Parts: sequence; C-alpha cells; structure tokens
Amino acid sequence: MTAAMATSQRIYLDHNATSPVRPEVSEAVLRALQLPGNASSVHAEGRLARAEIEGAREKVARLVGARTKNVVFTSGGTEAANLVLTPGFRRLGQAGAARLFVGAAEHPCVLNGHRFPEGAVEIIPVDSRGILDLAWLEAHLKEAGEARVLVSVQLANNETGVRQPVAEAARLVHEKGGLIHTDAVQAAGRIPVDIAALGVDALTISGHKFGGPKGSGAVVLASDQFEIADRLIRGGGQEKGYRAGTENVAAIAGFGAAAESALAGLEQEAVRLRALRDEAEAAIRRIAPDVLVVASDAERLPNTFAFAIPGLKAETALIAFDLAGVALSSGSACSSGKVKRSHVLDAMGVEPTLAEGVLRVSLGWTTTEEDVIRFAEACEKVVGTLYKRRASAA
Ligand SMILES: Cc1ncc(COP(=O)(O)O)c(C=O)c1O
Repeated sequence: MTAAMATSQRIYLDHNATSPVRPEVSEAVLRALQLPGNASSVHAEGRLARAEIEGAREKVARLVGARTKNVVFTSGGTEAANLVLTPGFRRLGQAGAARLFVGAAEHPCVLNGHRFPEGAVEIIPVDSRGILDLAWLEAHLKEAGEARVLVSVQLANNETGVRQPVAEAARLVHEKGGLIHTDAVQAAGRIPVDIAALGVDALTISGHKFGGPKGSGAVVLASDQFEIADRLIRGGGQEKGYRAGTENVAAIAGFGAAAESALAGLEQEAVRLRALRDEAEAAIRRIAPDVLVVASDAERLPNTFAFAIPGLKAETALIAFDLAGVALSSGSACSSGKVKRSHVLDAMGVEPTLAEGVLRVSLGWTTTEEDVIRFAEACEKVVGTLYKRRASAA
C-alpha cells in the first residue's frame, strides 16, 4: 500500500498509536533537513540550526505551560520517561531510603523501562474505571516515614483514554516532600496541559502522538528540584548535558510545528473529536447492544474509546476491520504489534475473556464525519458476522 492510498481510502482510527504527520510538520522537517549546520557550531549555518531548535523549544514549552529553558528534547516519550525516572530514583536513593510508587495502568516505558533495584517499584492500584486509588497513595506516603519518595502517574491512559487525578496526587506527594512525574504523552496536544496547574515536578511528552515526527519527545521540568544528575546518554554538552549527541534538528523542528498547531486548535479540536467519538460510540452501542464501552463513566480523553463485545476476539476483529479498510488497535500495540493481554484492563478487573476482545478506537486531526460513518459500516459487517455465528450456534 502506498502512503497516498493509506490516507485516501482507509479510515485511520489509531491516533493513540501514532498520529499522521501534519502538513505544516512535513514542511518544517524538510526546511530543517536542508540546513547544513550543526547547532553547536558558532558559524551562521550553525546558528540557523540552533534557531530552529530554540524556536521549537519555545513552541513545545507553550504547549505545556512551561518555561522554555526547562524543555529537554529526547527521541520520544520512552526515552523521556527513562531519563526522568532512572536517574531520578537513583538520586533519591543516594540520600537514604527511597520509595518509588507507580500507577498500575502506566505505559510500559514507565512500568518496565528502568533499571530500578529488584522489588523497588510499588504499584498504586486503580479502580474498575482505571482511576488511581488516591487513598492508597496517601496511606502509603504516610507509611513511608522518612524515606524519600518518587511517584509516577500518567495524565491519560493510552488504551482507554481515562484521565488521572494528577494534580491531587501531586498535592499529596508534595505534602510528603516527595517528587512526582507525569507521563503526559497521550494528553499533550489533545487536552490543555499546564505543568504549573498540575503541580508536578516533571512531565514527559511525545511529538508523534499529535502529528509530529516519530522519534521526537521531551522531558519538561517544573524547576531544578528534579535533579537528573546521572544522565542516560553521555558525551557532548547538548541539551545542557541532559542528553548528549548532535541534535536531530529536523525532528525537533517538526515537533515544534506540531506543538504549535495542536495548541492553536486545542479547544475546538477537543469539541470536534468528542462529538465524533460520541457518534462512533453510539453507533457501536446501536449495532451491538451487549457492547461494553470501557470506563465510559470516567473522564476520558475526547478522542478515545475502547470497547468489547462478548465473543468478539480482538485478534480476528482487528483483521476483519483492517480488511474493511479501518485501522484500529487492541490493548497496547506500542512495542510488539502483537495482541497480548492488557495489564491496564487486568488492573481494572475487566473479566479476562472480555478483556481479550477489547478494541481501541482513537481519533485525531485527520478524522472526519465520513470516517465515523465508514467505521459504523465496518462495525455492521464485523459484528453482523459475529451475531450470525452466534445465532446459528444457538
Ligand atoms: C502513555 C504513553 N507513554 C509513553 C509512550 C511512549 O512514547 P514514544 O512512542 O514516544 O516512545 C506511549 C506510546 O504509546 C504512551 O502511550
């Protein structure tokens, strides 16, 4: 399939996996690719590359209400979370006893991505809607006594879209004198994100979730409270030494352009996508009255819903939707592309056979009313086949 076919004939509803690159991002990337200089060089060519990076830094900072100097560019959300959490926790541990609390529904780059000492990670449970148990956190913060604490909780979940009470968690953590990071990868560019209003010490974002290039991301620090002394990638002094190596100017420029566009249209786009998402959700409820829309009573991202229909297997349904021209996802498809049991749904206590059938629909800047109509038609086909099979088995 060519890229043109991919955009003209297919219905792409997998923006939480990655969102197609916006035209203004392609322009910025091409412009930056043509710059000959290294941003560390003092000559005019170097200064032009530096200007691209610093311009992008301002735009990314604006997206999350941060100070420009507190944005550190990385290769994406995964590296950003690693950069914050691995050295962050090690640093705390150097000063005495340290505890690390991580939400049960976090992305694997937070749950699994770090070189934490054996048994160091303590999991904050979530309720049946996937929302953090703040009472558990409060009790465990109290019980941590003199130990220094680091907490990592996401702003919104990639599989269900469920939003977390991060500001409340931050207040509890700061009362205890601890530090808190939020993974804002799915939230940034989709809902307003303001690092000061959230009250977190660090947040991490990724450009490709809102129309930027894959391989772009950032750590955003609220202040120098969050010491990243033990850097992951060492060498030259790029990114103030937080992340050595010649900067990927094109990816950074594209990331900046995506941040600028996402911020400019944020409120209207959220309203537009929520209406389309609700329409898609209503269609599936009409077609399959026994559908479960996961955490439909929770506050969710405007672009996301996840659903399961008893008897519908995610693996076969994904293929059926794909053949009908619709790209969806199941569980967290981030790493292997394989359908595996979701730790998020497990943590929410979704019944395992139902959880195995959960499909995720995630809309974005390319999604149109026509896409939703075609999605509903594909649902009629895929679900219709299931109901026929069920009827003949009965
Ligand atoms: C919630 C969340 N955090 C982090 C990441 C990782 O970001 P990246 O793909 O930029 O490494 C993802 C990717 O899907 C995500 O959904």
